Amino acid sequence: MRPSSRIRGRSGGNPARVPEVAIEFANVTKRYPDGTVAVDDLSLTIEDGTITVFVGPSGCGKTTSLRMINRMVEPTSGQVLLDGRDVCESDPPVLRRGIGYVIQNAGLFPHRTVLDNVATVPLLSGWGRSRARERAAELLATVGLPAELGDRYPAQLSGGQRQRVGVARALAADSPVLLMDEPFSAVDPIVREDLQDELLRLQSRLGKTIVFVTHDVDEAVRLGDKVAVLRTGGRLAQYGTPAEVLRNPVDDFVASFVGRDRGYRGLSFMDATGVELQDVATIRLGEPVPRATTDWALAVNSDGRPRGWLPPKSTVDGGLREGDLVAGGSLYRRGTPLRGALDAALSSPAGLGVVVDDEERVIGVVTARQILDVIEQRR
Ligand SMILES: Nc1ncnc2c1ncn2[C@@H]1O[C@H](COP(=O)(O)OP(=O)(O)OP(=O)(O)O)[C@@H](O)[C@H]1O
Repeated sequence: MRPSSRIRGRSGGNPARVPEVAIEFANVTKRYPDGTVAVDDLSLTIEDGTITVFVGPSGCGKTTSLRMINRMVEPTSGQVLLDGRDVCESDPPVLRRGIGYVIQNAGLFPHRTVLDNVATVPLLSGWGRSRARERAAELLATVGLPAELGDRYPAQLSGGQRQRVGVARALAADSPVLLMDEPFSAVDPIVREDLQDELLRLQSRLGKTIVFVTHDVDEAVRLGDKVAVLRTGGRLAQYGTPAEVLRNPVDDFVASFVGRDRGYRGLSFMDATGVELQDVATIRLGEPVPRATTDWALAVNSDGRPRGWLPPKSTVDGGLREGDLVAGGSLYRRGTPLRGALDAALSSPAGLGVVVDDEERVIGVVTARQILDVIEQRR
C-alpha cells in the first residue's frame, strides 16, 4: 500500500510577510524569425520564494517564456525583470550560471560522472576541484541519492535518479531562482510523485523562487503556489492559486483545460477537519485469527503499519500470513487534504479508508460516506 499523501511544502510561511517580486514579465512578446508569435504581451509577477507553474497545451509558449528568464531566448519586446533588473542588462553566461535550470531527461553530460556533473557549475564559478566535489556530494545527499552513485555515469542510473541528479546540479548554482522545464515528464507516475514530493520537501527548506513548466494539470496544482494557464498563441488565460483556477476558471478554455474532474481535484485544497476517525479491528501478522470474523479486519505488522485486509468469515489456521490478505487501497496520512481520504476509502476493498500517522502506523479508518457528508456540510 502506498500513502496517498499530499505533502504541500509551502514556503509562503508567514502570512504577514509582504511578498517580494522576484521575477516580473512586463508586456513581453516573443516573435520568432519565421513570424510565430510564441508569447503575446505576457505580464505577470512571480513572488519571491514561491513555486509558479506555467501550464497549458503543447505549443502555448511555456518553454519560450521560461527561457526568456535566463536569456536563452530574447524577448522581441517588453522586459523580463529579475529582482527589478532587466535580464537583458546581464551578461548571458553570468546570468545563466546564477540561475538553476533543470530540463526533461536531466540533460546531463554523458561522459562525466554524476559527481562531476553536479560539480560543473561550482567549477565554472571558480571553486577549486576538491571543494566543488565536496559541494556536489552534499547536494547528492540533499536530493536523496546515495553517495556511491557519485562515481557512476548518467547511463548507469534510472530515469528517476537522473532527474534527481539534474535537480542537484541546478541547486549547485546556489541561486535563489530555479527554472524547471518539464523536469519529471519522462518518468513513470510513481517515480514522478516521489520526485514531486521531494521537490516540495526541498522547497519547504530552501524557499527558492521556482518557475516550473508542465502540460500536466495535476502536477501544476500539486506543486504550484500559483498557476499561470497559457493558451495557444502565448496568451495568459488565467493566473492564480490552484484553488482559484480550479474553482473559478475564467472561461471555457481554462475550464476545459483544467478538466471535467476539477471538482474532485478541488478536494486537494480542502482539509479533513470534521472527519472523525473510526476504530477498526486489527490483527497482527503471525498472530492467531479469531474463529468467527464477521467484518473486514485490518492486518498490521509489528510496528502497527497496515499490510492488507482479511475478508469477513475468513478461517486461518495458525498465525496470520500475508498470503491470507487482500491488498489494501491507498493510505490517508492524517493532516493532508481531503482528496487523499476519499481516495483511500474508495480504493479500499473493505470500503474503509485507512488513516495513518506520520510514521505510517494505523490510527483509524474513514468511510466515503463520512467524507461526502463533510463536503455537503461545507457547501
Ligand atoms: N526557435 C523557434 N523558431 C520558430 N518557432 C518556434 C521556435 N521555438 C518554438 N517555436 C514555436 O513557438 C511556439 C511556442 O513554443 P514553446 O516551445 O514555447 O511551447 P510549449 O508550450 O513549451 O510547448 P510544449 O509543451 O510542446 O513543449 C510553438 O508554436 C513553437 O512551434
